[in-house]
Amino acid sequence: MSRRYGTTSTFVAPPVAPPPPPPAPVEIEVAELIPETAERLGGYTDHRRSWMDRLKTGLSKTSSNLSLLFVGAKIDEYLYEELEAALLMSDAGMDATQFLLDALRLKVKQDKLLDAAAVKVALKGLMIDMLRPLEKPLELGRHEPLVMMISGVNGAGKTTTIGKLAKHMQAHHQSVLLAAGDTFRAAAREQLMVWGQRNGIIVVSQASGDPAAVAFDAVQSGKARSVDVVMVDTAGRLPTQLHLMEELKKIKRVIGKGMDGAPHETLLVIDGNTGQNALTQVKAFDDALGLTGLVITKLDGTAKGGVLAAIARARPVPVYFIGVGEKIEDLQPFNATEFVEALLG
Ligand SMILES: Nc1nc2c(ncn2[C@@H]2O[C@H](COP(=O)(O)OP(=O)(O)OP(=O)(O)O)[C@@H](O)[C@H]2O)c(=O)[nH]1
Repeated sequence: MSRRYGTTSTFVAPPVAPPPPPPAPVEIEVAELIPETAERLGGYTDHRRSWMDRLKTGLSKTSSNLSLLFVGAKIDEYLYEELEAALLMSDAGMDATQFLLDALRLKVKQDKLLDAAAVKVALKGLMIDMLRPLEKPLELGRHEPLVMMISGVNGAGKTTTIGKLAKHMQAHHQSVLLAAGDTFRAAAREQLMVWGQRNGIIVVSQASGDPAAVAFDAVQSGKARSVDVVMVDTAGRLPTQLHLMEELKKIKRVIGKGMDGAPHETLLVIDGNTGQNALTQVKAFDDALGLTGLVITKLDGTAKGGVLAAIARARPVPVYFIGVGEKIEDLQPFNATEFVEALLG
């Protein structure tokens, strides 16, 4: 039976059985893939409320420019100019900015809005409408296993995102197998393996590395072991490195040889700090791979959170998850209303 992963109702995990005893200590000393937190161990009580708090805090660099505009403002040309500047500074891009301003002017006129607070509410509504097409829950249980391929530029947060997703999925009673397809960086492979050992997650890896072979093995192993989800990590690469983009296409093709119709999800992880460049990445990876979803990380460190509006206008690939920090609970399904609420308050 298929389960929607990402809706408020299903994301709140039911109480889970205590985790199995930790495996024997390992020799290699590597950084934790994701930090453990007392909050995680304490369960998901008040989950959405605490997520809203973290989202607001995380987006504060983007939101401060936008929300302060409306404080005691008059509705005049100056307000529209300031709003235009703030949206452009948030990396919403020319097209989305112009679209929002035109729609807002029209609404202010039609609804005869007279005070700044009402204009802010109108802007919120327009932004939610703009971002809602990006909202899509990740559906688990559609295939056995559900095979997900994860790509992105170097340092975007792929490996840590895979770790966080794996933990969330375990909390939803999904068994997970990971493919350490970042054969370029030995440390990335080791990090994933040690982390897998600690968390009772099988990691398929090869010392000498053809990433397509690792992905193929992982799919075979996932099928043989009847796991629910296989996630294939890949090495970071720039869209301009054409040979590496070809390698990515090959990995995808080979996964398809391992299982008909796989990968069922082809995700791009984007660092929110990259702003407008994120749009270039989405277009390039989408053209190469046919993306089914995005994960946008590090929105906490940036004033460029408006890039989601640019993506919504130019290449609306669904945003499955957004990240506002390094902890497991800092990565959550994207919800347009929550996002705009956190942005405009
Ligand atoms: N502040 C913040 N840091 C994050 C977030 N997501 C990931 N990071 C950090 O970003 C850094 C890079 O993450 P990785 O997962 O190693 O990135 P990667 O894409 O696998 O990197 P490569 O293997 O070099 O391509 C790590 O220090 C993560 O903890 C986030 O949402 N917020």
